[in-house]
Amino acid sequence: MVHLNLRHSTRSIYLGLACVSLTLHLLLALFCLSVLQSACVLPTSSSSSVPRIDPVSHASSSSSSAASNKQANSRQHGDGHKPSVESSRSKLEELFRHPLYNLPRPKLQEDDWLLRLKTDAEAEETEQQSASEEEGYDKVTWTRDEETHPPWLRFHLGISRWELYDRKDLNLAQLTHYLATQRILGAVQKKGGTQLKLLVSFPNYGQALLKPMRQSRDAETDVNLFYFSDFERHNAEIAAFHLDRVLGFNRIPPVVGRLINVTTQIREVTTDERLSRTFFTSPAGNVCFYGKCEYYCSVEHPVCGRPHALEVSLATMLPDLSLAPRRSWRSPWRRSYSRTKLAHWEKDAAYCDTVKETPPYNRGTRLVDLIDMAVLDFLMSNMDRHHYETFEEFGNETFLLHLDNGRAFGRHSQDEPSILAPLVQCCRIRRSTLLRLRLLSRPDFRLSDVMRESLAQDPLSAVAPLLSEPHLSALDRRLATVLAAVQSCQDRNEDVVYNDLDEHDDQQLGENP
Ligand SMILES: Nc1ncnc2c1ncn2[C@@H]1O[C@H](COP(=O)(O)OP(=O)(O)OP(=O)(O)O)[C@@H](O)[C@H]1O
Ligand SMILES: [Mn+2]
Repeated sequence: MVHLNLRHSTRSIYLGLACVSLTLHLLLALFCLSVLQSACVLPTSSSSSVPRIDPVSHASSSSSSAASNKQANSRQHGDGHKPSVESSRSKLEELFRHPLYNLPRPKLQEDDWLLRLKTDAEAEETEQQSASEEEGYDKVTWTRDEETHPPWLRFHLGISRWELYDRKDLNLAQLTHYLATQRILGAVQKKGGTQLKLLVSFPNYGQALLKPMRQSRDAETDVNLFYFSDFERHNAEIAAFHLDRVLGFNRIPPVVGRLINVTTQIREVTTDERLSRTFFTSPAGNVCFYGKCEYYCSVEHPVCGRPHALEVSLATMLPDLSLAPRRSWRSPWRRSYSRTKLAHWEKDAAYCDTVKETPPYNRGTRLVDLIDMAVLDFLMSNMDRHHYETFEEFGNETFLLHLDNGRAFGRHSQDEPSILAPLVQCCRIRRSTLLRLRLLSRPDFRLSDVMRESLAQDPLSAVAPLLSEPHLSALDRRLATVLAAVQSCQDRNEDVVYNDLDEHDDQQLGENP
């Protein structure tokens, strides 16, 4: 009996051991699988210097961008939850596939391009003049063949009367990659404007406007600071470019983030004496500088590396003013820039009636263009749009450049209704804009989700998300406000929607009539 019992218990021990070993093997297999998977995926995202602003139509790259987007989604939602199948699908790619983002473009005539290539005869003439080589710069071997052009030149040659770039142009990804990785040959202070910014140069003659990180990503602008005293933010410049693209405007020059070395990539390469003189080592041992400008260029407001590493935004430079002059327009809804005075539009509810009759707002699309800009600015809470620019070449029939967005995304806990004044006072909006805004308010294309995904393509998102979650949710909240403002206009007025899409019916655009 004892013997039998003993045999019985030995068998149970064996059985137990077998179970334990099976479980351990299963766990080991699961662990191996997850390690293998991350080993396959991680390098894609950690090659962080490669920005992926892949146009969705590019079949070969879209799969890799989908992979990185998925990863970005799970990384940024990194609060312990596993992303659901739903949220791991690329909403951004779906958005850009939507008919509203693929409207047939008017056929461009020769005078709808900002620049044109010289004829062979003209080119020969200048070739002799530009034969001299500058130190550090590549030898110029560009011909009329597009293949030979550097990305920044292709960007310049792609500027048209109606937009700064074509979102589907494969050159965009190359351009941002170029800005994020090319050797920095020189850096000088850029004149114009009030805060410190640098003009950096690359070996094949490309240039970018650099704005440095000055405060932590999550810092909210002090409520007691006037908007005109606010610091500029490098991540605002980056996020504004993404937001403008997500809205389908394409009116901001491509901006990319980059982690640079203040010492080797600014201090050692600058030929700018005035800038050079402002470098110092802080008590914490970080390399800092402050430059010379009207605001915040003092030893009390230094830009500092850690000890050398500094986050910056790099905006593609527009063609030189000598090639493509621009006109600067004072915004009719400009703020007073005084601590006590109100601007005209703040005191007169019928202000828009006057603007509507004043050239150039009395013709064409200028007024609805301005309202597009107000929508963009309200979403990112940019109060600093005192001026806007257009290319002189195109006269009044052209898009508005949305330059200088450094003061956007300052506060997420508060909205600024006055930025929407042009929309609220004029009760007018482009139909294509309205339909896109409605699309972005739907859960399957939610603005905060597509923005999170779009920003994850920027190299600096590897350091930290470019917009914190509160800033992303503020976008959804503000979008609802814009749509409510349009609705309230429609309740009171007939002629709210400016139909820029008349040949398309609602169904084609995925709209429920
Ligand atoms: N990508 C660009 N390419 C070429 N020129 C640019 C670009 N971005 C800005 N600029 C020019 O540089 C000027 C100064 O830039 P920006 O407005 O960003 O600086 P700022 O210090 O913020 O100016 P402000 O204090 O007037 O707001 C602009 O008025 C514009 O004409
Ligand atoms: Mn500014």
